[in-house]
Amino acid sequence: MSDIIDGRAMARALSERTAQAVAMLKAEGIDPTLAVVLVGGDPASDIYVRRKISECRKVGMGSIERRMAADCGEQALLDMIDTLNADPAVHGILVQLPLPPGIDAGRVLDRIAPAKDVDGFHPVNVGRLSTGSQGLVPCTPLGIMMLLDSVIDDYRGLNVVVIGKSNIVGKPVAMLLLEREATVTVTHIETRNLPDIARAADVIVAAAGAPHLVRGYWVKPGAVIIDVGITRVVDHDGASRIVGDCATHELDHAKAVTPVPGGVGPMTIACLLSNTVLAAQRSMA
Ligand SMILES: NC(=O)C1=CN([C@@H]2O[C@H](COP(=O)(O)OP(=O)(O)OC[C@H]3O[C@@H](n4cnc5c(N)ncnc54)[C@H](OP(=O)(O)O)[C@@H]3O)[C@@H](O)[C@H]2O)C=CC1
Ligand SMILES: Nc1nc(=O)c2c([nH]1)NC[C@@H]1CN(c3ccc(C(=O)N[C@@H](CCC(=O)O)C(=O)O)cc3)C=[N+]21
Ligand SMILES: [Mg+2]
Repeated sequence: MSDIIDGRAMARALSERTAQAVAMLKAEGIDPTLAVVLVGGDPASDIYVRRKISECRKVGMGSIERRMAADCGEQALLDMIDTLNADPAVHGILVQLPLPPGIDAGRVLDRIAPAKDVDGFHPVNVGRLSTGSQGLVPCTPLGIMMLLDSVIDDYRGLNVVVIGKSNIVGKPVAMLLLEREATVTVTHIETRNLPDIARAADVIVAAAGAPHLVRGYWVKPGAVIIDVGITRVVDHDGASRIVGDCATHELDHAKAVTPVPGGVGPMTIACLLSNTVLAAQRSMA
């Protein structure tokens, strides 16, 4: 049997450290606060935003929720970001993605002050990540590295295959792995012979959003598998649940796997809180 990496327990441990850091900041008169902006009424986004706000409360962190209509227009959203950028009581800003059609996500993310960009999506932070220095790092990749660190001490020379090349998961996690001197292959929809490429991997990070894409025969015995994918499916009995990108029941020969739910997802939110504390700490300096 492969080990199941417990993302919920690791997220809880990280959030306990965050709660201590929040308490220390408060003692110094700083009330670390995250602003979450949701545009439109997408039900999945609504659930995520509510979860983020409730996790802020649990660690004693302040939160501000700003909801805007899907048809609010790009300028109104940019104005809202300017206001949050200028507000000294706000330390982190997150604009929930995806944005409704008609709003240019690139322009919106460019507007967030890099020092408050706790998602790490602003070009300044993307640049800092790719040169290996001191920016804010995207939450999901940061969480993935912590999960991997629980089973791997030395990444040097390991073959890592990242499935998916998005700006929010695939590309930034590849950068973090390169920084540790892994040999990183980033794959996508046009990649040829993906099963063969995957079979050479010591570590697979599956972030395609394709349920059960990674099959048992894709995985070398002893490989470590991080399942980032989240796809909501409805069972024959009408119940809704989420599934990952890996056929986990075929992965008994792996060394360790992350579950869905309870793997990368909880770590993403815990890292969002820790990034907000980091932004608040840096705002003092
Ligand atoms: N647990 C968490 O905290 C988070 C989970 N997610 C989940 O992770 C998944 C990926 O998210 P995100 O990166 O935003 O998604 P995107 O849709 O932006 O990117 C998906 C990537 O996977 C590639 N891809 C899609 N299908 C296949 C396939 N069959 N074979 C090979 N490559 C494929 C795409 O290729 P191409 O570029 O060529 O189209 C693309 O590069 C989603 O399920 C999302 O819900 C996302 C963020 C956080
Ligand atoms: N600006 C922005 N930043 C993001 O980080 C961002 C975003 N937009 N848009 C959507 C994606 C997705 N994402 C998740 C966060 C937590 C879980 C999570 O907590 N998952 C739990 C529960 C899932 C469930 O039960 O629905 C789990 O996997 O166990 C999942 C997915 C952040 N994203
Ligand atoms: Mg894409």
